[in-house]
Amino acid sequence: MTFDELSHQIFKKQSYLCVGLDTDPRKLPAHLLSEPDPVFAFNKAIIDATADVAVAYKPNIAFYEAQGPKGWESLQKTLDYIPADCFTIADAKRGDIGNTSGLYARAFFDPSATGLDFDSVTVAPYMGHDSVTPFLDYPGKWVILLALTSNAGSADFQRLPTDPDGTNELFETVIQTAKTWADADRLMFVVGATQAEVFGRIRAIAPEHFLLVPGVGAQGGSLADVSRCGLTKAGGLLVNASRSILYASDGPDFADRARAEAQALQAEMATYLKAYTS
Ligand SMILES: O=C(O)c1cc(=O)[nH]c(=O)n1[C@@H]1O[C@H](COP(=O)(O)O)[C@@H](O)[C@H]1O
Repeated sequence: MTFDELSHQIFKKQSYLCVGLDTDPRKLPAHLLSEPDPVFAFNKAIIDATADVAVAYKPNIAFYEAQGPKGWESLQKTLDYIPADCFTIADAKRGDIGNTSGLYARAFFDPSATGLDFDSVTVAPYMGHDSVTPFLDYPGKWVILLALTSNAGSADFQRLPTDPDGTNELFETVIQTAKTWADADRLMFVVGATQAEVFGRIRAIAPEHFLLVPGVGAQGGSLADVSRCGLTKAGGLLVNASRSILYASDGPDFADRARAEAQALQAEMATYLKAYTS
């Protein structure tokens, strides 16, 4: 999906919601456990319940890898089920020396190799340009680079000063440098919703790039704050919620409750799109 197509979907659906498919087999509603593939049955119901109010889906690969081969099968079926008008993110947080990154890229971007054909993959910047550019060798595919993450440990390295007067921090250097590797039509940055106070600094460096923003819902980030400081004329945000949607209920009504959570976020997003982009 291109930058313009993603932007179009955001304004059409009045939503920049990304539903995180962090599907934990231990948390599935009991009535799904007799299904041949309970994880896929759950994801299918979640997608059916949210596809009109979400513009993106982000399966977190850890949840699938941790189940061995059957997890990869559930992932494949889930990806195939996601409607074509939704952007897809393999949240794998990859990155290694060039030839290895090339194989990570093939795993998520080359359907003739693995069957998987994601729009994008999350990548860690720590190993530098030659660990990231192999993902960009796939035309039309996106890199979503970790910049300032939502967790407490983000302060350990990402907030270290990178200049003598301490005004620039490592996450800012990451964004400044990575911008020279790809344009805003192939590169997004991850910025946690718990970091709303630095969105202004990020928008000063990357005024047009999309930001993937996890951390609303279970991690307590403010949708109001990130929207005020992060929205652009093209939308420019994908705000992810996983647990607060997926596990709103563990009963037979789980999909209805997931829809209610997603709809509430979308309704709020519609008001911010009106306020900050028109
Ligand atoms: O790259 C990510 O998606 C990510 C980056 C980050 O800084 N923080 C973060 O929580 N995430 C992911 O976003 C999702 C958040 O899930 P919930 O806290 O349940 O909404 C998980 O899949 C995390 O792995």
